[in-house]
Amino acid sequence: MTSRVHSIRTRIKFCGLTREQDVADAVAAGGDALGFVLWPGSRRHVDLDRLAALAAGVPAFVTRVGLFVDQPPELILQASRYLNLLQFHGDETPAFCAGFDRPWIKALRMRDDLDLHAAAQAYAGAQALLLDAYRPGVPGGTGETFDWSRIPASLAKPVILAGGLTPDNVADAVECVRPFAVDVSGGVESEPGCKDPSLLSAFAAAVAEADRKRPS
Ligand SMILES: O=C(O)c1ccccc1N[C@@H]1O[C@H](COP(=O)(O)O)[C@@H](O)[C@H]1O
Repeated sequence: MTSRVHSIRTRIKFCGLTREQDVADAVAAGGDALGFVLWPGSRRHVDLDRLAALAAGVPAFVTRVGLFVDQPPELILQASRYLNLLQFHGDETPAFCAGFDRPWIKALRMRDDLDLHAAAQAYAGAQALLLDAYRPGVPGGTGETFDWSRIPASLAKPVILAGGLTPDNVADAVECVRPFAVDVSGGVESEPGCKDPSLLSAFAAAVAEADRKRPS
């Protein structure tokens, strides 16, 4: 087992962007990665045309991430041309995730019986594991936190912490978990799919402040 990857600063992924202005605001706030939800069940869903338009506004060095939930390979292949990274948020197998000629991350919902070490081994090809709250019947984007102390200090994959993060709780999350990255959707919105520029900036500022305080 390897130690968890640490970095001089905590990366930020802003997820669930649907509007050009939100893309611009998320980049201006300092987002390292922007997420686009291709799953039609989400209130933040974007279709391929919308994805193409939004992706065109993302500058170099900011990662374009596509979020999928147990979707057909054809759709994922079509979307991939606008994406740098695939986020699988359903029950996709490791072999399925690896089938698209793109780097990928696997979202895991923190059910009580989830064995994170076993999952890290099973999804060995993932660039990171994204840990999200578990609510039965809902694949993600619940706006709920989970017990961060369940995340082991040592894991074979970088951790992206998600689930109910906000400008008010993200500093505690960074201090407690020391993840490679944090991921937020609902906590920086005025309504589902509409990001609030002041919340985006407040979130990034809280992460930066937590990074400044943490021991090296
Ligand atoms: O945002 C959604 O609608 C969504 C739908 C299906 C799966 C995942 C979804 N969102 C992702 O869930 C986590 C946590 O979101 P939140 O911050 O608690 O709102 C994050 O990765 C979202 O991108």
